[in-house]
Amino acid sequence: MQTRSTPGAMLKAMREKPPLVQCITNYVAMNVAANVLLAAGASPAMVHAAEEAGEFAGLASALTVNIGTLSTQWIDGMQAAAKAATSAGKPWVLDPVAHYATAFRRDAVAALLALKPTIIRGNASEIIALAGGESRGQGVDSRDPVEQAEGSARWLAERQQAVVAVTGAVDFVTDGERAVRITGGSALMPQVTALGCSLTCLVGAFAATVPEDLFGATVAALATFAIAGEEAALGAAGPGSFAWRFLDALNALDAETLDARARISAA
Ligand SMILES: Nc1ncnc2c1ncn2[C@@H]1O[C@H](COP(=O)(O)OP(=O)(O)O)[C@@H](O)[C@H]1O
Ligand SMILES: Cc1ncsc1CCOP(=O)(O)O
Ligand SMILES: [Mg+2]
Repeated sequence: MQTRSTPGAMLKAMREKPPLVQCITNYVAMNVAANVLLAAGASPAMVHAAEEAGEFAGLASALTVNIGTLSTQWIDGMQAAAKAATSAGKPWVLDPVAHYATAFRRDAVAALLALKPTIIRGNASEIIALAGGESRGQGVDSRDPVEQAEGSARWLAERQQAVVAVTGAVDFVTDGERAVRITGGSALMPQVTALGCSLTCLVGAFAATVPEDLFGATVAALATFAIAGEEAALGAAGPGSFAWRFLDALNALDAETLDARARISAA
């Protein structure tokens, strides 16, 4: 992996100076994602109102924008925050939840892409459709394997000049030149709602910590989820106990364990 620092070193740096991350996320994910960021060692703030989202982006070290439960007022807030983050040179992450489902979502995502997200994180169905491909997605859950989204992700990364992360059983990250696959996690993860949305917020937290290495930051966030997910699955009886075990595992994960266990390979 060609990054300046290891995932563990980035996790340690994040905990030493918890970054303020503005998360514009959906109603389903707000509480889950805030707890995920706190457990990992970052400081979340769910601030989306059009009246203040742009101003708040000036205070935060990174922004994440998720269209999961969209409404017109929220779009204004998303755009104001994205413009403020871009003009301040701060990283911002787009999560295009089910953007293929309706014209309202498609238009919102097109406008957000024009505001140049520095990182895009989605599941395979979302990334395939974002690149104009034939996706089998309908709702918020993926119906396509990550392998089939790799070409779409490379194309999108080049076109948007952004880091693109596709998540699923094996994650894939590319900046258009470099590409890696990350293995780990658990089949219970897609059984718990909003873990993908929470991961998007965690990508924002790592990006805030190492804004000079957005590729490495994205890989580190995904590797953190992969190892915490594996650990949580060990004692989980199902999605319910997995959810709380995942928060505990995330909180207990240390830099050395992350670096020793992360499985990241060039793609
Ligand atoms: N079958 C699986 N096995 C292991 N990890 C998975 C699996 N499916 C999803 N994950 C993990 O779950 C997290 C959320 O990804 P995903 O389910 O793709 O997002 P979304 O919720 O946006 O669809 C990621 O960390 C991903 O690696
Ligand atoms: C169920 C649902 N409906 C609208 S947003 C949302 C949450 C989606 O979360 P994730 O993409 O992390 O599975
Ligand atoms: Mg999602």
